[in-house]
Amino acid sequence: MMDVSKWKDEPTKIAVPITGENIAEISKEIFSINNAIDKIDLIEWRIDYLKDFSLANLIECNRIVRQVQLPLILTLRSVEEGGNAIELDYHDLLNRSIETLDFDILDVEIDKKVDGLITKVHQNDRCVIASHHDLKHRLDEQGIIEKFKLMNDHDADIVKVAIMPKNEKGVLALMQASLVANDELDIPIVSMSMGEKGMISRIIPSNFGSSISFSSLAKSSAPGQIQVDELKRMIDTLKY
Ligand SMILES: O=C1C[C@@](O)(C(=O)O)C[C@@H](O)[C@@H]1O
Repeated sequence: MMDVSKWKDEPTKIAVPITGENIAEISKEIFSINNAIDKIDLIEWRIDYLKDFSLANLIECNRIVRQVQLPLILTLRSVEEGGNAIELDYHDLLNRSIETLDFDILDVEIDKKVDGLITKVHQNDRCVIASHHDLKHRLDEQGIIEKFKLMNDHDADIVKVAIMPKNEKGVLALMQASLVANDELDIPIVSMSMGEKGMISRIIPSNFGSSISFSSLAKSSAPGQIQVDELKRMIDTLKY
């Protein structure tokens, strides 16, 4: 199992999502990622973008994704939290993924009763990012801190909260909550405020809260992601 706890004390890591719908699209993305690999620390394979969830297709796509020599986060983002997988059984697909796919970290949505999945990921020597996406901006600063703590209590190795802010105060609340949670918890936290208003939250150094910033290369996986060259430059400038 990777030791992700040390990420807390390291500069913010840049993650690039893979959002291809099929083998051809994924192969193109892998080519682009490998060409920019010096600027990227992690990749996230968003399997909810796939059109074919057969085992054969998953395994072949996984083989191509693994041609990038970087830690891999596997994510099935549900529609409720901003993803695409509509007619899928979340638990069934993630259980099958743990059994058959090769990845380092699994994203699990904490609101989906994921204790069984978390245990299984750990039994298989992989790490867990527990996540919550507040698309309606319901959480205030205290609510965000409590969400981080709840995910920590459920034995996650990394905890992530994203909000879609209604206003600038919401962006600051997310950043303040991240700072508090980062101080109070022993594990790395990841946070972002989505959309244009929230872009500022994607360029803060890790000691201000977030250990990972999701960036875009070809296609973004969420609104407000900053292009990888630009983000790398900004994070390097702010690093201290
Ligand atoms: O959870 C996240 C964060 C994200 O939603 C973002 O806003 O950058 C992008 C997703 O791909 C990832 O799974």
